[in-house]
Amino acid sequence: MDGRVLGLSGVTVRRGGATLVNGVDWSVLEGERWAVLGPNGAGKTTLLNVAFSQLHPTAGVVEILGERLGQVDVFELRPLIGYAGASVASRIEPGTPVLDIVLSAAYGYVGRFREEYGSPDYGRARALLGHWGVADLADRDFHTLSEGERKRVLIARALMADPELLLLDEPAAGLDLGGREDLVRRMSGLARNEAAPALVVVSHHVEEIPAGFTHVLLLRDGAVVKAGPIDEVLTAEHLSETFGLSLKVERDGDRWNARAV
Ligand SMILES: Nc1ncnc2c1ncn2[C@@H]1O[C@H](COP(=O)(O)OP(=O)(O)OP(=O)(O)O)[C@@H](O)[C@H]1O
Repeated sequence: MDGRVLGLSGVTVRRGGATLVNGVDWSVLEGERWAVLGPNGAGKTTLLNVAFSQLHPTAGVVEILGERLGQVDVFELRPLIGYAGASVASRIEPGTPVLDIVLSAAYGYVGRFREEYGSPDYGRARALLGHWGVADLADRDFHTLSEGERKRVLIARALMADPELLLLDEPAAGLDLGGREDLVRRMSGLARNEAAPALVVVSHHVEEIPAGFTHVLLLRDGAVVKAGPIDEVLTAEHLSETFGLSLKVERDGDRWNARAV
C-alpha cells in the first residue's frame, strides 16, 4: 500500500448531464489529517462518497487502502473505512437505540442486526460513546437526539470497526458555538493521536479545522483549486479563489479564521 490510504487519479463524476467532480488527483497518506473545504455544491460530499467506495466515478482511477475500485468487493472494503455523514443518519430506522447503531458498524449495517455481539463489542461501543461525550445516550432512540448528539454518535460509530481511513462529512454543521468547540477539541485529540486512522473532514468553514490537521484540499465547481500542506494551501489568495470572494485569512495558534474584506 506504500503508506497511501487513498489515491485518486483523474477522477470525474458526471450525473444527469452535470459534472459533479472534475479531474481530481488526490493522495492521502497514513497519518495525514485532511480538511476538504469549498462552497455549497462544490462536490465535497460527492468526493467523500467516492472515497467511501459508495460511488463509482465516471472516469479516473480510485485506490482505497491499496485496492482499486471496480476490482474489489466493496462490501469487504467498507468496514475498513469509517464514514459519518447525513447519508448514514437518513438510513437509521425510527426507534433504533444508539448503542445498536454503534455496534452494527463493523458489519456494514445501520442499526438493526442479525449478528450476536460479544462483550468486547459492547465494551468498545460504550467506550467510544464515552470518549465522544455521549455515554449516557446509549439506550436512547437515535431520532430523539439533538443534532450535536447525533454527530457524536455517528463519529463513535465510524470508529467502531477500528478503520484505517476515517471520513467525516460536515461533523460540525448545525452545532452551536459550544458544541462546535467541544467537537473540534475532541477531533483535535484524534488528529494528534498517532494510532488514529488517516482523517478526512469535509467542512465549509476554516474555523472548524481542528488543531493538528496537516493538509487541506480546496474544491470549487468539482475541481481542485489547491491541495497540500495546510500552511501552503490555506492562504487568502487560495481561499478567495475557492469561495469566489475576497477573504482575509488568519492563523491563531493552531486554529484558523477567515472573513470577507
Ligand atoms: N445525482 C445527481 N444528479 C445531478 N446533480 C447532482 C446529483 N447529486 C448531486 N448533484 C449536484 O452536484 C453538486 C455537488 O454536490 P455535493 O453534494 O457533492 O456538493 P457539496 O460540496 O457537498 O455541497 P454542500 O456544501 O452544499 O453540501 C451540487 O450542485 C448538486 O446539486
